[in-house]
Amino acid sequence: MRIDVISIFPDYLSALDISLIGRARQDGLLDVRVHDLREYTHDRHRTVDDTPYGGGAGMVMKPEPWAEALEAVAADSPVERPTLLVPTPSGTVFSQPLARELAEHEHLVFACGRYEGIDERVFPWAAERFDVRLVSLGDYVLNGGEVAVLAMVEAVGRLIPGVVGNPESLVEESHEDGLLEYPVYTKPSSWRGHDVPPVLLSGDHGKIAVWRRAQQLERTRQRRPDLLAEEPSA
Ligand SMILES: OB(O)c1ccc2cc[nH]c2c1
Repeated sequence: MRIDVISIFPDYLSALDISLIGRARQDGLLDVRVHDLREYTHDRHRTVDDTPYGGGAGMVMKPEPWAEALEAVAADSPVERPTLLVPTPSGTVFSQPLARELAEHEHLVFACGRYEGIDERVFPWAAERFDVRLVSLGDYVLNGGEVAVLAMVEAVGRLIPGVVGNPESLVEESHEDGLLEYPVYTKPSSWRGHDVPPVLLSGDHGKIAVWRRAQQLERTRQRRPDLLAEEPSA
């Protein structure tokens, strides 16, 4: 998979050089390219923003630099229509099913907005060449798209075969089957007056599986009843 990220703070994305994603890049499983939006400006001050039409606080990101940056990325894309993901508080909520879908795509492009956002005209213009998705991490507001991109790249990248050492560890995770994950424990079996649930020490894998599923349902009922509105997958 190829991933391009466009930002006015490219150093924010340096976290993609380390750990799981960094190793996947070194192993050739991921081709991640980070671009400085200011490289696509032509004035002395490398201007990427201007005042909003209609008034209001803050600044809006100018369309021209975005168009030039996206054209440059599209020009050497391995696919006809790359997927353009734009983090925004006004987007559809990112989810594990969306991460699984995006992990199948060959070329993802992430546009990191700042200020009050990107000029709205960029999105219909980009839709001529990209599959444009406006995506939110949740009902809260960050100062820009970079943190959201780090989260999405990690959520998608770890699903690519070979990125996570043991693919088994991807199976029983929160949201993989529509439920929250069960609690986990390790040695010692008794710690500061807190004991590991005896069933986990029983060696009875059938009972352990039943207990774990019950824990998933209980946790989901308590913490995320909204997830139970949908039928959990088998
Ligand atoms: O909360 B967010 O995901 C987000 C994304 C992009 C911009 C641009 C300016 N504020 C933003 C917030």
